[in-house]
Amino acid sequence: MTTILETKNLEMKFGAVYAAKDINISIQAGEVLGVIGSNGAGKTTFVNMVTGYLKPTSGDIIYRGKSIAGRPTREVTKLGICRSFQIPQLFPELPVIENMLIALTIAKQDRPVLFQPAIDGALEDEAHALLARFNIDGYADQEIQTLPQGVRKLVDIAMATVTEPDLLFLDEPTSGVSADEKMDFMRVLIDALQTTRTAVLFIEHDMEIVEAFSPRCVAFYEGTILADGPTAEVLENAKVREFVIGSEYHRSSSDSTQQAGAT
Ligand SMILES: Nc1ncnc2c1ncn2[C@@H]1O[C@H](COP(=O)(O)OP(=O)(O)OP(=O)(O)O)[C@@H](O)[C@H]1O
Repeated sequence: MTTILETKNLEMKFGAVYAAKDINISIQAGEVLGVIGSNGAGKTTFVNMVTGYLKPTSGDIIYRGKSIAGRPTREVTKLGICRSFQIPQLFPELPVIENMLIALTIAKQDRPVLFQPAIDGALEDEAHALLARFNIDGYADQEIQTLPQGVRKLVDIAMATVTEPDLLFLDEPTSGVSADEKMDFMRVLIDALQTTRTAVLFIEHDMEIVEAFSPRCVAFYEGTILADGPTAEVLENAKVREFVIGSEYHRSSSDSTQQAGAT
């Protein structure tokens, strides 16, 4: 296994409040990692520090052997770390393909300049190939504002991968996606990222999604890490059950074991 990112005693203080304290996390190439924690636990602060939106008050962030703590987002993105937000960052009145072309055009410029419509056939092929990877090329000519939320989110995440990142942070990818669509949405998303061996860390409040898609899970509580390990173990951890997910939550795999035992 290759460690691509490692944080060392990472800390973020706002006045007297520790939003993050003693955060030591390592991420392996191609890994899928779920992050859980109640509101205000420090999850977004952690992602903001690694992606250059916040400068840590102390500690270090090592990416592929080099410190990136406090580097600006643009630089961090160029190095191979990207993110997408809870609310898709798209041009709603433009078709999907034009959104992708904008993202690809910007990614290929050293210095971003005002967008000029791309008429480059190779770039269009690249945009279609990316959409196909996320199973959404059929929507290429539709305006973003006409799409179901799950498809919009896939477009947004596909756009976040135009620079071919090694590591992608997703903030609540399934929020706003209907309960019926969530599992299929995540399957498409994770499969697409695995084809390029992109490591993904996703923040998620839906424990069934965490259980189904992330072999490893990190639980945050009050700015610190409460547990980090195989998801099944973390979701059974007494402190995680008390402070993060609630004792009434039953893992679906443990439910099926119980049901199997009862029959
Ligand atoms: N810019 C800021 N200024 C002051 N305090 C902040 C700032 N950003 C975050 N905090 C505080 O830091 C703590 C951690 O917040 P953070 O947003 O990282 O939590 P979170 O786990 O992402 O929560 P949520 O699930 O609600 O997004 C909270 O107490 C929050 O109020």
